[in-house]
Amino acid sequence: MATEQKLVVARLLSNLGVDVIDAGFPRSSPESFNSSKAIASEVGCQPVKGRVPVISVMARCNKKDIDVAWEVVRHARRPSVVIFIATSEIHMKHKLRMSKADVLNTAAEMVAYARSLGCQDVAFGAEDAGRSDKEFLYHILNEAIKAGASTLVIPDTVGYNFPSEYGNLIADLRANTSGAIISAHCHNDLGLATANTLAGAEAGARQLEVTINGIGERAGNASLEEVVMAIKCRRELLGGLHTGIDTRYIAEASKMVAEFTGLYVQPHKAIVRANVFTHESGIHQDGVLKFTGTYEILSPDDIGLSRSCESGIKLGKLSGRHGLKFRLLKLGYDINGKELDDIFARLKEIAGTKKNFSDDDIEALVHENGHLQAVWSLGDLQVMHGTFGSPTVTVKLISCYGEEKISCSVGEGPVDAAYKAINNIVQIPVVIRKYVNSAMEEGIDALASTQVVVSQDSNEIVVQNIVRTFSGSATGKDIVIASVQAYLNALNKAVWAIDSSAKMLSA
Ligand SMILES: CC(=O)SCCNC(=O)CCNC(=O)[C@H](O)C(C)(C)COP(=O)(O)OP(=O)(O)OC[C@H]1O[C@@H](n2cnc3c(N)ncnc32)[C@H](O)[C@@H]1OP(=O)(O)O
Ligand SMILES: CC(C)C(=O)C(=O)O
Repeated sequence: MATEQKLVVARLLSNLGVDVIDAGFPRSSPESFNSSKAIASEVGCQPVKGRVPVISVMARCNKKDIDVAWEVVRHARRPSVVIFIATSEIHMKHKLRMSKADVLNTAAEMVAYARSLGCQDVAFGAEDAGRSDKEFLYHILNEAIKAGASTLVIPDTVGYNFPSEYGNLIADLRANTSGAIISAHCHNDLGLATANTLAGAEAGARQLEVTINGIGERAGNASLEEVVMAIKCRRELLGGLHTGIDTRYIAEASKMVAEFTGLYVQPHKAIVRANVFTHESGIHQDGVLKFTGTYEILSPDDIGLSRSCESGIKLGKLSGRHGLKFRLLKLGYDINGKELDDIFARLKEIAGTKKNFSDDDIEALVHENGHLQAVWSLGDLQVMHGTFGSPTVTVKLISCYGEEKISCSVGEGPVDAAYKAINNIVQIPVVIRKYVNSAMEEGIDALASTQVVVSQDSNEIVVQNIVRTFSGSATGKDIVIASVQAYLNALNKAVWAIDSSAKMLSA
């Protein structure tokens, strides 16, 4: 993220009510220096609902890192520095190339050094604690406390621990240290970051280090939204623990971080994406329609999210009649019995190849089924086109009163010619706003799916003071016939809407 973006996110984190904002690693780059400083001096000095978050920055166990970190963060009202060093055999031997004794002494010395600069809130992080020898951990953590650390960061740096293992680690550290808050910091390499963080909380960690959307090195860190909502949802399992997070900002934070970082989250990401509140399977739809609690443990309002489709009922190949009937009712169609069965059968037929059923698609199903009597239906169609002359189409339309009308037109192409011929007969002043033709399968015999949206020339057709456009869709092997059917579906809706509004006006 750029500096300005980090500031915007930090402001939002403050609104969310997070206790500590990890603003960066000031020594890592001039950008990190500047952004951490800006966050410390702005967000770290501005109370939100009466409280200012702690602004924390990171430093390795060397004086230069700590000097730079303190220079940056001291501008905040509640400054903190996290000083870390690795404590596992593998890191000490291969990465730091330091003995245990050197690591221990350096850690204590550097924590004391940070305190000597005036930093009252020093956290000590035992990098790779999840793979460290416990006795060594007790030793180094107690030395860090003696040197002035008030928080102990316990990272499962490589996401190696199982929840029970990490929970036991935190419980053991609590039993063998005193005078400091234990902070859980879990990575997601095995997909266990959230579970481990919660196990840490259950075992006594009282600071939980998380990121929005779970972003972070490699497979990421534990995600704020998952940890916070799990605690909110299952407080009783955690002895009544709670966070100060105002969860209504969660969806906004998730979206913002995804956009700023370019790290977009999958539609079924827990908590924050709309699929979590969308039901496509018939049995589930039936359940939530009877009582949302059957398949939802959270409400989208809890995190400031709106559902992606009408009341979360998405129609597809797994949907059932209850879901279909619900969507039809929302559109004003009270359809039951055989008629509902017929539309349902057609839905299942099409749903094999079609993924999303919009309101327009559902209306098209209703029209196809003849629920609203089509004013015009296609009698015959003859198309002539090739390399010679203009494409010419003749159509025969049959009105709902049985009247037959034939018209012929040339056009830019066969679909254009067919539409002009239809216009000669139907004669309502529409323009085509959208025409989409797509193959629903691969191959020469693929089904063509056409969608047409029409409206009045400059202003949309206004029916009962509602500005409306009309959409029609149709599917078939022949592109021209599918296009004609889709156009007629749209025109029929427009004619039907104008007629019924005229009837209402005259009444
Ligand atoms: C543990 C975590 O996950 S913290 C998050 C990770 N964050 C970062 O790495 C911040 C971004 N990092 C950077 O910008 C750079 O790595 C810098 C500026 C910090 C350091 O860059 P360089 O000086 O070029 O060193 P480089 O990154 O290549 O190597 C790291 C050095 O720090 C040492 N080191 C690593 N951790 C620590 C520590 N906690 N305390 C002291 N020294 C450490 C390494 O042993 C290595 O030292 P060496 O050069 O003597 O072999
Ligand atoms: C140093 C700590 C906090 C860390 O980021 C890690 O080990 O993952």
